[in-house]
Amino acid sequence: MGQPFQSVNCCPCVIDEDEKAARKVSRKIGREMEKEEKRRRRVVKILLLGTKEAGKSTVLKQMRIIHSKDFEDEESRLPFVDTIRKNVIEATQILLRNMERLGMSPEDDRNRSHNVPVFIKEAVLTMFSTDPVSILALFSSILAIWEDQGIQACFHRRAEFRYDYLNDSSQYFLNRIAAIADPKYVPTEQDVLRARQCTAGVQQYSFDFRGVPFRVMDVGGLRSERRKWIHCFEDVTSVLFVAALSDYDKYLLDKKDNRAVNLLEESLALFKVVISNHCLQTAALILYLNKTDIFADKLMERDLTDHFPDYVGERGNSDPARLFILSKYKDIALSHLESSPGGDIRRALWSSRSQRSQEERLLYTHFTCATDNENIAFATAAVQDHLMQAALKDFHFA
Ligand SMILES: Nc1nc2c(ncn2[C@@H]2O[C@H](COP(=O)(O)OP(=O)(O)OP(=O)(O)O)[C@@H](O)[C@H]2O)c(=O)[nH]1
Ligand SMILES: [Mg+2]
Repeated sequence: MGQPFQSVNCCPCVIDEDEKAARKVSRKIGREMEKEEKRRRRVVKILLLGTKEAGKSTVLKQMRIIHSKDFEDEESRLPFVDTIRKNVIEATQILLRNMERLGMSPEDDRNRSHNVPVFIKEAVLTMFSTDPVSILALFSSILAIWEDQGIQACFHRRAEFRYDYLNDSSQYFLNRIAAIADPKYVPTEQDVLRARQCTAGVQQYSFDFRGVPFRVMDVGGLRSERRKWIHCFEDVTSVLFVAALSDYDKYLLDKKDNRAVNLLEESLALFKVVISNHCLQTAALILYLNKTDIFADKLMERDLTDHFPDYVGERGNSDPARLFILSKYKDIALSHLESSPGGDIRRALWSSRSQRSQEERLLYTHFTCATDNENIAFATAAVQDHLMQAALKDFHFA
């Protein structure tokens, strides 16, 4: 008897409670959405751009080390084992190809036998990755080749390896063959930073710095990868352009007109395209002139003047040489400001955004060595600071 009566009396009350709860949830969702929208608008989105092998992904790895302590535990470094072993095999294959091309040969009779170079030249890591015994056999042949005086002589002529260059980490890994061949090999943090894998598509990494969310996007610098860049340009607050100083004596073959293109010239041309892009006119511009370590070593043996005859600074001295290269990027940035409509937008925006000097506001530059933690930690902190200053003055933050 009491049951229906109770339910009739209870019903409006239940609806009321349900409605209240629904309104509460909806208000909460609204607040969350508002918060998310605010956060989305506040995100400092950094786009890493530059030609292939300039060091973009290495800079990203450093950011992950600084902000998330990534690669601290062994587990997170193990996925790099295959990449590093592949780097060693490919470096040896490049050495053998160039040795042949330069008319050189190994000195040790065992390495001169036809079988050894062919065994290495045809090696593909996937053939070996599951079998530690055959990996050891392959790597002991590679070690014997690397220690051969003939190969060492060829390595010292690496500047002549036109278009078929060794990766910048090759020597580092070839000097660690014994450790890398060990079935229990676990890469060190430095090994991870040196590992070379070209980026395909877009890699993203997010972190918070002093309460401000940052999102970093890393793209591939290969010519064929660059057409994908446009998809990342929306909402970009800053472009971090990475250029390898040490590219001044390297060339790529432009297959369209069978022409040798200097890699530093290629980077300068790309920089011009990037800063002229209309989607990026309000973005902060940061330039990392990277690979200062390789650049300094290289200059001792190979003159900048041989590739850039307009360089008149002291030979072998990396200080005036890197300032000369920096001036080439600055000239492009300044001529863009003076001559293009996009330049007006950039000048107007950045003249009020930061306390820094006029020049730094337009193009914020650093000389970097991306494999050096301290150097990158310093540059990254300065860049974040620079972007925070700009962002706080920006109306999104008001
Ligand atoms: N010695 C030295 N090696 C560097 C430096 N920066 C990067 N490298 C090495 O150069 C190689 C290429 O670096 P990545 O970071 O993969 O280059 P990237 O710009 O991401 O190249 P893509 O993905 O092809 O566009 C890696 O083996 C790095 O370890 C540097 O400052 N000094
Ligand atoms: Mg990359």
